[in-house]
Amino acid sequence: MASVSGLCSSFPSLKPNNRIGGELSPVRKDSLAVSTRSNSSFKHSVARELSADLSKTNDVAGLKQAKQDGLEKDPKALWRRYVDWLYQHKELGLYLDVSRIGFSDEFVSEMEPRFQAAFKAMEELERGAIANPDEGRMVGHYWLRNAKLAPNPFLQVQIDKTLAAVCDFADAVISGKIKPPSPEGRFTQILSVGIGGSALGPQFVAEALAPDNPPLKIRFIDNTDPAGIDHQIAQLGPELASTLVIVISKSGGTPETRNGLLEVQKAFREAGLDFAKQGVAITQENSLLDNTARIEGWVARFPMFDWVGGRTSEMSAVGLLPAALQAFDIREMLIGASMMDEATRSTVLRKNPAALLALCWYWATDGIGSKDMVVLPYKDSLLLFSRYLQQLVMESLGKEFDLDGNRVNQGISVYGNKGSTDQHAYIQQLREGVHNFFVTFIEVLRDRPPGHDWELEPGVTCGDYLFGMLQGTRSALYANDRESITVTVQEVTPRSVGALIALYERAVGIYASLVNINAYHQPGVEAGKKAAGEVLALQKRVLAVLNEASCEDPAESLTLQEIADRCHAPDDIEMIYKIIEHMAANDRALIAEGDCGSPYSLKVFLGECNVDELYA
Ligand SMILES: O=P(O)(O)OC[C@H]1O[C@](O)(CO)[C@@H](O)[C@@H]1O
Repeated sequence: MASVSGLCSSFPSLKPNNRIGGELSPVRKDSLAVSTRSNSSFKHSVARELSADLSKTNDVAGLKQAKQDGLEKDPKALWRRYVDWLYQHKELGLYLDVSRIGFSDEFVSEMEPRFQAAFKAMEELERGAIANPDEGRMVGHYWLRNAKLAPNPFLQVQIDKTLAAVCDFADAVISGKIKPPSPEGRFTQILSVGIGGSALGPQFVAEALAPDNPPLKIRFIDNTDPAGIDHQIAQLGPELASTLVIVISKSGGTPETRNGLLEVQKAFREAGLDFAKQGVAITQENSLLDNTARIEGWVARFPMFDWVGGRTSEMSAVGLLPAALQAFDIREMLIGASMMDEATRSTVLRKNPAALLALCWYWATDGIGSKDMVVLPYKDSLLLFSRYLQQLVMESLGKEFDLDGNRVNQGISVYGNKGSTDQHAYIQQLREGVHNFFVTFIEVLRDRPPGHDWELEPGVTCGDYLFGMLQGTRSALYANDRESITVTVQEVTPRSVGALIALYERAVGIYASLVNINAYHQPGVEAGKKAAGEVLALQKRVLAVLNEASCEDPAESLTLQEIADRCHAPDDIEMIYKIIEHMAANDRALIAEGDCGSPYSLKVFLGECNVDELYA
């Protein structure tokens, strides 16, 4: 079976960093408007060349203007463009408007072969190709909503069995059949412990779909911040006894999640509760977490599959179990996602909303992430969509190398909160300040459930204001050459939420193919994790050195330089200073005399010898 890499690599001349030989030198600023519409890679290289050229003459704004001059301003032509490009998914009640992105027909034609290659790559991926070559893994999140698509019967059974187990377990918990040992008799709270893809999906969906009175309320520990963890546990108070703790980690070894678990287990011990009777694990079979849960006899364990990445795991047990426990209709979520999957398999660009998004992203960011994606949902319940997308897009697309090993430093930055709240925060800069972004508006047509609306002034409801703010901001931005996409859904329902997730998952996959990168690994994250491990190892050495000094002479204090030398880490003196500053601030068994503002004045000692540690 052809790999994604193999398919993409047949388009070397279209990589962003490539330059079409001989075409650059004659191009001048006044010809840019035409050039940008005729060839994408040409556009990048021309843009770079002209950027360098223009900055010499302090006329960078001229270059930007040249691109924006192409935005259609005539209202009639703009309306025609709107209608012409409007995508509608009738059954899902979802619309996609790309008319406020300035791509031309020529640009679309130029991109067409690359889209066809991307569609083919997606097809291969769905058929079970090793689409994550670095990790030698299949990428199968699309099978989760339609198990029949999984490449073999074993996987199909795994998916169906897990879904059935999730539903049964959630029903049993909600009905009180599975209950905590406490006298309350049923679980009332969920405490979800996980980070990144093992938190962001469940957080987004919980916020999006939360009814006013869910059968179980959910809260999250998604960090190793002790104060944050204490706060969550304190908020639970006596309800800890009726809290179902779901520990989610695909790898089963993520330090933040492990720490969260250990802290929660300590809280259970202190409250005289048996954690195992209230703990659930979602993780890969035989991971550290899985083995711990099995050996300790936790209430339940659910599998996380090797072929589902953390950031695309919302439709696996990771997202489905918390959602089902809150009584969200997870089958509807799956249907929404599956319908969107079907639509985004189209190989006709205009009929494929994910491809249209990828096209807009490519145009707006020059295929090199030159602009940020600002996500603005005009609906409070979708507040966390931008945070969710931040991981999905940035962890997938933010890559140093492409599939052919060229250094490309790809990515698209994503941020945003919600409209119209952001109108009073940063829209000022979007409208008038540095032009380094494009906007995605998320519009929800239904303001309130039927029968609840009222006019707060004649003919106008509160929701009309929200609508007006969205439309006004979209128009005002466009009038100042700021491009935008608008995604419209009828309502925020399990189905539309599933569809939105699927839409963006596929858009990221297609875009990754367009720019020839592996969207399904995250090698960059490892560097920070490794460095954090080294800091903690250094901290242990610092403590050992101080302990040794104390054992020799309890009154002996050491300078930072002496500690660094004795740790055989003279180059790490700054880190040693930070370690001591942090430990001193937390009343740890270490005394730092002097002024932390003047590192050379510091004298550090333990004051007490720990003989056991000395010979450890
Ligand atoms: O589910 P895990 O294995 O705990 O990983 C959590 C997150 O950490 C990352 O691996 C990044 O460190 C994400 O990709 C992932 O979603």
